[in-house]
Amino acid sequence: RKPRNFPPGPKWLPIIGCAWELRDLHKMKGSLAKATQELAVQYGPVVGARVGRERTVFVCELNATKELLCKVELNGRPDDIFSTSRTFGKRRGIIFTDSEFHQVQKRFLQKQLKESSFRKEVMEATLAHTVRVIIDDLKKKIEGDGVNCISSLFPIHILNSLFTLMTGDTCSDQDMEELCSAMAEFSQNIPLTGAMFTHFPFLKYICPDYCGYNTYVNIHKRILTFVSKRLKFLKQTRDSATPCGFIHEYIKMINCAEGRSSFSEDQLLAIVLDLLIAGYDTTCNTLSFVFMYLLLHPEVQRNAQKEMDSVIGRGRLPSLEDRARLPYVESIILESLRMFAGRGFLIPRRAMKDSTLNGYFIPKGTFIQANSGGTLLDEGAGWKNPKTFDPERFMKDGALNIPDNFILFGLGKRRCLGDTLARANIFLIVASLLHIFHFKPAPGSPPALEIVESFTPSLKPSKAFVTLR
Ligand code: HEM
Repeated sequence: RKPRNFPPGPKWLPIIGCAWELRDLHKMKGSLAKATQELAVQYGPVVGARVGRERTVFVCELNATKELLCKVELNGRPDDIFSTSRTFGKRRGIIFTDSEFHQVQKRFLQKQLKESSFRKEVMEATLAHTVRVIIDDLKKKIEGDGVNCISSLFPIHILNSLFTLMTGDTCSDQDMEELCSAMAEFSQNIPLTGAMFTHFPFLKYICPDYCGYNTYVNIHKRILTFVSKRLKFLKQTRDSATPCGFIHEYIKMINCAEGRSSFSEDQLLAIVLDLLIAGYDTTCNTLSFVFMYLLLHPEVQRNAQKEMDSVIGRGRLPSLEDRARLPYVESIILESLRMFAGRGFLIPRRAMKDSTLNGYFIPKGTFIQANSGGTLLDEGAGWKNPKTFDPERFMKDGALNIPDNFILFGLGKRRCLGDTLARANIFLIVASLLHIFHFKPAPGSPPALEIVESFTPSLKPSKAFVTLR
């Protein structure tokens, strides 16, 4: 039964709740993000629904999203088949755990990453190397007719640098291709908002292929097996004098009395899985959005190149030190991030206690999905012409100006822990490629922004004609 003062929304039918109506709206609108925005127009910014047996609330507005992100009792993650079947039948990792366990693990990880992989010189050296590899690769690729698929330029290189930064390990090209193919399969097949078997768990016994259960479990198994093999190799070949990301420190915790209660080998594997999942898809898709918008807006590309020519000249590649002096390049990245992230959802939440949101009652256990369109692509959140790509919105008097309402990496205890890395990586790749190459629409393939629902929003593959400047 619908609890009193639960947020308004579509009618609940026995057993399925609103699943049917949501499915139809999803099909009609082309994405769950658009479907829930449509519901918000009808019922208000906080929509109450039931999908299968789960009470679900969709949040589609800035202030309600801020309230959600900052309320500790709404900080939980779903505790269901979606969060357990990926990691050994238990909730493990960072993304899908909560409470004290999550806090201890996240605090440890953040401290260790800060002291190893996220140290300025370590991050800068790894990212600069990645940029050089991408440039060499692209130079080779344009030797023929110059036409290249934009979204295929980055995945293996992003994954390689992420893997090296997180584990201190380097893999052969062949190994990295194996991991990359598993990650690509993950991105295309796993929706962040849950699959059919999440809402109707019994389907895993009746039609495990059709309901997405087998794919979900098998892709996670592939990635975890890969990570497990690499960690075994690292343990055998590295001594403690040669640091490898945060992993040595984590293994020390597993073996000491203090860490025994929550540090374990399974948890270490799940953390690496989470860092790869969270970092790979977001970074690759943002880069695809950046270059798609640059194809659609050649004047923006020219302005960025002009800024770099005048600030750093043509004699060297941009570095992270140049970031502060290249506000226009930064504004292109922020605007593309807004356009990318605004098309999807935050990671699902669960109410850990009875609570309230936007004045409505949210019972313990309710599943909460925040539609980022409400914070990043909505006039109500202060964005003028929100669907128009306009980097200048982040500029004021020739300097970068980031509005307070730009909540890109979340807030509070569940805030993203890879924001510094993500922004540095994207900046260095975009600035360096624009400094060396021109990107134009490929003859006969006009650029079109066609968004595909995947783990995070992605674009339909599109071609660019790339030449050296
Ligand atoms: C374009 C790049 C990225 C964007 C837009 C982004 C955005 C976000 C957001 C909005 C959240 C918070 C979700 C919530 O409130 O529930 C989050 C969480 C997280 N992010 Fe990122 N992220 C990016 C890149 C990265 C990278 C590169 C890493 C790691 C290498 C990373 C690791 C994580 C992790 C582990 C969490 C879960 C935190 C938790 O549950 O406590 N992210 N990210």
